[in-house]
Amino acid sequence: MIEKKDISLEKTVLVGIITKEQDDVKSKEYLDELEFLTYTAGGEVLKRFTQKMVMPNPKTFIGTGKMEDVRQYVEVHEVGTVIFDDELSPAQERNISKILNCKVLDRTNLILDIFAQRAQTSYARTQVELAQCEYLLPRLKGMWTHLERQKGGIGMRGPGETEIETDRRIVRDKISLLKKKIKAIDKQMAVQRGNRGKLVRVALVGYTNVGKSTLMNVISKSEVFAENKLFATLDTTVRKVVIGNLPFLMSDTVGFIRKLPTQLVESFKSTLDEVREADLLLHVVDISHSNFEEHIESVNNILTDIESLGKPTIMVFNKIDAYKPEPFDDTDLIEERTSAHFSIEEWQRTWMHKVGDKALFISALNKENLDRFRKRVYKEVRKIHVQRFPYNEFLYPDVEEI
Ligand SMILES: Nc1nc2c(ncn2[C@@H]2O[C@H](COP(=O)(O)OP(=O)(O)OP(=O)(O)O)[C@@H](O)[C@H]2O)c(=O)[nH]1
Ligand SMILES: [Mg+2]
Repeated sequence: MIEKKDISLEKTVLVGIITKEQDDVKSKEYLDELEFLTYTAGGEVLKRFTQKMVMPNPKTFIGTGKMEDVRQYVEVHEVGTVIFDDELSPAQERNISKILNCKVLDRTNLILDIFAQRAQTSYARTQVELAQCEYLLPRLKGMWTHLERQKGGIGMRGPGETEIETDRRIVRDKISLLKKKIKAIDKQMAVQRGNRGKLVRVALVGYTNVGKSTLMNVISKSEVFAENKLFATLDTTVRKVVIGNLPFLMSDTVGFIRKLPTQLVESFKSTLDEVREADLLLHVVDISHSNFEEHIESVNNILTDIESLGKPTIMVFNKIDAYKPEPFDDTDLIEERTSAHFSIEEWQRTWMHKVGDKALFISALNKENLDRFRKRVYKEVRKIHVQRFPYNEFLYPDVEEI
């Protein structure tokens, strides 16, 4: 029922705004990410449009003049899709589509589309479809009020309105059907999780594309799909890992992103159960990404949403091989030294200050510092394990001995 928007090889342009809270540097970073999302969805970005404004225009998001620039560009270059970095209201989307006469997507829509493309198992597909329906429903409602106003309201039940009412009912029925389906699979999965016994459970969490699956593969010698696109992983994979005789379970799951559509967080709640039920979180960070600190914040926000922020957590800074500080000229009297100029050692000190020994710096790709990683994880898992099984503490030596 939900049409999957195939934008493969489609020419696209991006639109973002610059505001007081979102300066031009931030705006550029967000558009870089939007471009990566577009590329992941199979699109090609020809141009970016940005506009400085106090607040978005309620009718068309950007101003009339800028919109005219976009329209002309779209016409001349035969652009198929225009993608906005922020969520558009149903009315904005409608108005803009009318002006631009091409497909109009927002960030939420694009992420939903990528999830739809990438969902492999029937479980992931069901969850994505639920998110799509939840996204669609208020938009149908928007169309309804729109028509209502056009017809003058009360007592004017035209055919359009009935049609949309029917559509809404279909979508609502679909939503309850999908929810039932998910509930059934959930039960099955809860049983599976129960069968795993009381082994300590460790979950890899983090922003998308930071290297969670790559790390999972080197630690558990499994072959989870990893690639340089966003949302390579949608389903959770669980593997038994043994370090120094101590067995535990490690799970790799869907990556997070800034402004992850709430519909997706909602419908992926069961996939995220693995995180919620974990004893220890390994929060993987791509330190080579210029925006990694904001990524940490986004991840922590989502962890808060799923009531998992307070869990024992080790920060794992990955991709140290690719980290390059911005060059700093100390003879330059004007340029101020900032964290962008930090060396890895400085980052290590900074994080040691923040979280003590709960920060690790590794390269999953080059297998750098993996020994230290194993020891640190062992120590933490052991701590939880001996609390749970006090009688076999003697089985597992203290960390120094492994
Ligand atoms: N340079 C470098 N690249 C890495 C490292 N670890 C992973 N990568 C690359 O980063 C990209 C993403 O890796 P994944 O393991 O798929 O990342 P993920 O966190 O599982 O991503 P999602 O499943 O999309 O959330 C791949 O191209 C990896 O080869 C590393 O230590 N250094
Ligand atoms: Mg992955």
